[in-house]
Amino acid sequence: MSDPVLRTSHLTKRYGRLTAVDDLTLDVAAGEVFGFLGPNGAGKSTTIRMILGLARPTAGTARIAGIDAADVARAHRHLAYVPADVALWPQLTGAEILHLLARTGPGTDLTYRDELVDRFDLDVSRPAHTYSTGNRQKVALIAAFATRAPLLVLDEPTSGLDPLMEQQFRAAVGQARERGQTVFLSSHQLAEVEAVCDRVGILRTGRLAEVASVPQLRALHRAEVTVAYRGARPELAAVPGVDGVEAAGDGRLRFALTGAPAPALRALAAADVTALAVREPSLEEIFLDYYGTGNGR
Ligand SMILES: Nc1ncnc2c1ncn2[C@@H]1O[C@H](COP(=O)(O)OP(=O)(O)OP(=O)(O)O)[C@@H](O)[C@H]1O
Repeated sequence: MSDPVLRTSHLTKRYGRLTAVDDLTLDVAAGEVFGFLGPNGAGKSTTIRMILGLARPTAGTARIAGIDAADVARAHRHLAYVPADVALWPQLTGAEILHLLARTGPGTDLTYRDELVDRFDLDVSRPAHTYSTGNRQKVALIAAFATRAPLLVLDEPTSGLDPLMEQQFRAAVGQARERGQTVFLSSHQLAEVEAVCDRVGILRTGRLAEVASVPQLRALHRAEVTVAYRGARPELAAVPGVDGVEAAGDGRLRFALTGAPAPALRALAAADVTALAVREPSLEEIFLDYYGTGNGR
């Protein structure tokens, strides 16, 4: 069997007594879009630095297409990277920078690159020192998406993009996936992760708390159910998976449901239910469930 595009095995980074990344084992396959989530300080950047060979693991390995990330020259032939803070050569124009990156990177589809310049509406005739944060991100994103690198590592790549450009970003991720490229996306934009990712890894104090598809994550978490009924109120108090039953106006009830819905449906079937609505949690709600008051450390 061929190597996964990205494999971390027991990847660990300690800074003195602090374990920033703790025994991270993960495979990301070709054509997969993987969302890497966690609150500030959870260890995302440290993981990415080890994947890029910028930081040396205390233990374990990161491999890109089977090549140890520490073998930077070989590994970087298989990846393109967009950092959270894009720094560009200030005197060069957008066009000159894209040309330079195409010559030094892992191989670029120039026709597709020019199409992306149009779609991201980037004025490449201007020098980079006149670019806003969002425009600098566009340059780096265009350069990365236009490569045929098997792995795209994107570290919070859209924080400076407006909603129209966010749409273009999502479309470009979709096209990368169609071409069989793997996208490793660290992001705090949970709606974006929900929209584009096949699987999501949730990092907490350096450890992977969960790796699952968004639908699988939803199934593990609470859905909000609202029912309308006539006559006697449905009896839900002792039903497995049901929590926090409360009145939601006249003849209406609301409750949280975790796990299999069958027991709740049986209890509701005994009452005269006239309407039923189930709202699944958003990734944002799931994320907040994991982190409660929001501290990842
Ligand atoms: N060079 C370093 N020396 C000492 N501690 C470090 C170093 N780099 C990171 N850390 C610590 O490791 C932990 C993980 O940091 P990291 O930057 O990887 O988190 P993150 O998930 O990327 O956070 P953010 O979302 O804020 O970027 C933090 O507690 C941080 O203070």
